[in-house]
Amino acid sequence: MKLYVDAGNTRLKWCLEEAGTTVANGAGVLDEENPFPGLAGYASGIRGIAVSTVASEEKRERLLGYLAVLSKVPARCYWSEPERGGLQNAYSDYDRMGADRWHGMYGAWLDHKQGFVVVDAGSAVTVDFVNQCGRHLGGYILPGLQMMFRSLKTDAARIGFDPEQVLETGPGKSTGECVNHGLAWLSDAMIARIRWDAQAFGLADVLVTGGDADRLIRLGLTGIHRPDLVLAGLRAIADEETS
Ligand SMILES: Nc1ncnc2c1ncn2[C@@H]1O[C@H](COP(=O)(O)OP(=O)(O)OP(=O)(O)O)[C@@H](O)[C@H]1O
Ligand SMILES: CC(C)(CO)[C@@H](O)C(=O)NCCC(=O)O
Ligand SMILES: [K+]
Repeated sequence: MKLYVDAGNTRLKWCLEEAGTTVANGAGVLDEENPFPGLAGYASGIRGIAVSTVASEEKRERLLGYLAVLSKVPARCYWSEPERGGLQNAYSDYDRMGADRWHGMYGAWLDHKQGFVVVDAGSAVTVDFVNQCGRHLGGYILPGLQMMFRSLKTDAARIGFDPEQVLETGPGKSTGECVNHGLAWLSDAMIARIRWDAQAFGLADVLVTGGDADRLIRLGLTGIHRPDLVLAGLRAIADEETS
């Protein structure tokens, strides 16, 4: 079995595969005592470990330390690349791009050769455009929902509210409504821009992933929900490298 890990800034997602079939999968938090609940029982069967991470070096080392205790098999980290299988990175400083973006785009490229937009709504939100030639046209990095709630709470003294995930976008009549509706309104505007840009670039498929994917879809983003997109890209790349 091979273990694939997508470690973001908030949570990590993993899946265990055997001959193209998912044996088990799960999610966890790196700072917790057991970041991989449900995995330990499979440890002795692990024959390879591939990691995609955007967490700090300190967190990456903690992750590798945890995996080293779990299994004797060394973990290999996979990073952003200039090109793979016809997909071309728009960054000239390609190694500055978050591994999750590259792996997400590659996961999408595998079965959307007609071009696509990837929206990854995680701790941060990223939007990336890839055309039918496999050319990454570039993208955007925005603060994620929790990050925006947190910055309003901590950086403004008199904004007191309970963060709520609402779909209402009308003008608020209390601090709570102004903040919660405000962030839904902002996401709504982002969704309209994604639709507009996708059309301008001639891209029909919008693939949505990340912890807040559902929220964006409920707010009206028309797209294909692919919770496993980063893991799918990582899996394909790791398998190509080791076969
Ligand atoms: N069980 C959960 N735990 C934490 N966040 C969650 C959960 N379910 C949904 N979310 C939402 O998911 C977002 C985090 O997304 P995700 O889990 O994709 O993060 P991540 O992969 O760590 O992020 P990134 O890759 O951007 O660092 C948060 O903003 C939060 O609103
Ligand atoms: C933007 C995030 C945080 C999204 O997870 C990640 O992809 C990252 O840390 N990227 C590095 C900067 C870049 O992609 O240009
Ligand atoms: K992510």
